[in-house]
Amino acid sequence: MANDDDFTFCQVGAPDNQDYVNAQKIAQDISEIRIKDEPSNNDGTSQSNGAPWEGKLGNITTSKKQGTVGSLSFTVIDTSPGKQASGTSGQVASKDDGFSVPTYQKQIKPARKPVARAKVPYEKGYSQMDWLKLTRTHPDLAGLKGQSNRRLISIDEVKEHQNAEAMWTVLKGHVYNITPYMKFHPGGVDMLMKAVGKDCTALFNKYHAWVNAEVLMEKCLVGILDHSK
Ligand code: HEM
Repeated sequence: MANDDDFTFCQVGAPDNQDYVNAQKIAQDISEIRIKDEPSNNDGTSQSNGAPWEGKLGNITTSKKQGTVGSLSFTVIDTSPGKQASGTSGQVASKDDGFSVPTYQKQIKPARKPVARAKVPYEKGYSQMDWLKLTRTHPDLAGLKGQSNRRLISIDEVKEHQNAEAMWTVLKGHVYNITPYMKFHPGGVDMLMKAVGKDCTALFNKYHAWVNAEVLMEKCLVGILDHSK
C-alpha cells in the first residue's frame, strides 16, 4: 500500500524517445495533406496524388472523374457498389460534363396515386362546430315531415331529389338529404354537388374514407336504399 506522501513521477515524451520520433513523422505526414484548389494543368485535368480507396475498395471497383470549375479542380470518386451489378440493382450513368451520377433503375412507386386534397375555407357560421350545433337544435334536417327514416327508398326516388329543397344522395346504403350540409362541407359545395341524385360511396371513399358520415349526417337520414328495385 503506497504511503500518502509517496509520489511516483513518470517521464512522458522524452526528446530522444522512439515514440516521440514516430509522432513527429506522423505530424509531418499529416501536414502534407492539402485541399487542392490550385489551377488545373494545361490539358484541363488536374493531378491527383490518389486516394487510398481509389481503384479498388475490397471487391468494390471505384471510378474517378476529374474536372475544373474556374480555378478549382475537383475529383469525383464513385464507390457505389451498384456499378458492378447488372440488371435492376443500379447503374452509373456517365455524362460528358465529367460527373458520375449514380442512377438506380429500380425505383419504389407509390401504391396508389394520391388524391389532391383541397379544403375550402368555410364561411363564417359554417364550421364543423356550427354544423354539430345545428344537428342538435334543428327539429327536422332531413325534411322527413313525420315519415320514418327507416323507409326503403329506390334509386329512382333518389334521382328525383335534385332540387334546392331536397338534394339526396346514397352513401353506404343510406339515403341522406345533403341540402342542409352543403355550405358546411369542408371540401366545398361544388364537390358535394357531385353526390346529388346518385350513390356517392365511391367518391366519398376516394377523398376521405375515414370521415364518419354516419354520425355527421345522422340527422339528415331519409331512409335505406332499396337494392331490390
Ligand atoms: C355525405 C357526403 C359527404 C360528407 C359527409 C363529407 C364530409 C367531409 C368532411 C368531414 C371533410 C373534412 C375531412 C377532413 O378534415 O379530413 C370533407 C372534405 C372533403 N370532401 Fe367531403 N364529404 C362528403 C362527400 C364528398 C364527395 C362526394 C366528395 C367528392 C366529390 C367530397 C370531397 C371532399 C374534398 C375534396 C374534401 C377536402 C379535402 C379533404 O379533406 O380530403 N366529399 N368532406
